[in-house]
Amino acid sequence: MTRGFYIGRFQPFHNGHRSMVEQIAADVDELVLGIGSADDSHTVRNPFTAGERIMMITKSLVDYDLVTYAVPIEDLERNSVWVSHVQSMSPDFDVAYSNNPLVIQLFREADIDIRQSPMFNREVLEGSEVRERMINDGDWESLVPDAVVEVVDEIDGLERIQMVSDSDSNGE
Ligand SMILES: Nc1ncnc2c1ncn2[C@@H]1O[C@H](COP(=O)(O)OP(=O)(O)OP(=O)(O)O)[C@@H](O)[C@H]1O
Ligand SMILES: NC(=O)c1ccc[n+]([C@@H]2O[C@H](COP(=O)(O)O)[C@@H](O)[C@H]2O)c1
Repeated sequence: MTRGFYIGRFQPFHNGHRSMVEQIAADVDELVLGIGSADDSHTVRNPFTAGERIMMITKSLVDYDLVTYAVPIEDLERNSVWVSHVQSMSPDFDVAYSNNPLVIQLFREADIDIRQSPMFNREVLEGSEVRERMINDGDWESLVPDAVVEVVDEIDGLERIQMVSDSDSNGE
């Protein structure tokens, strides 16, 4: 039995993340999705809470033939102990997945098997592009799983991100 660990902020969970999960699913029996920056929300970069991101991920992956666990991981001031912090919060895992250079470096230094994946349609499948479209009433729905559209609707997420974006541009 192999268990993987995939870390990201998932603000929001989009079709690039979903493609990465599909690719990882070929390698592992179970997958932990680490919800990074779990302590942050209500900002333009991190509009959604850890709980809201758990809903997005759980509902998006419900039909997959893969056991998944979504685990919130708060940020720490000290990069040097971050991997131990991750391990203390997550079910044990055999292999980690990320395309983030700092994350890759930290896992490598801890002698943990860390794998990257190709970027899928990165011109548009990027969290910042999805958030930009949410703020400007663009077509963000086509970039995320249907379940994410439903969660954003349930939590009035568009109103939230537009409000925090306005506060940001007013220097509040
Ligand atoms: N289109 C994609 N294809 C493959 N991997 C992706 C894609 N988008 C993001 N990832 C990877 O998923 C992980 C989590 O990404 P993250 O939650 O930061 O999303 P992001 O799209 O990079 O968002 P942001 O623009 O908010 O930084 C990272 O390792 C990132 O490189
Ligand atoms: N010192 C730390 O707290 C630390 C170090 C490396 C990565 N992280 C987190 O891991 C996550 C990585 O995800 P992204 O690839 O989406 O950036 C982010 O939430 C980032 O803040 C935290």
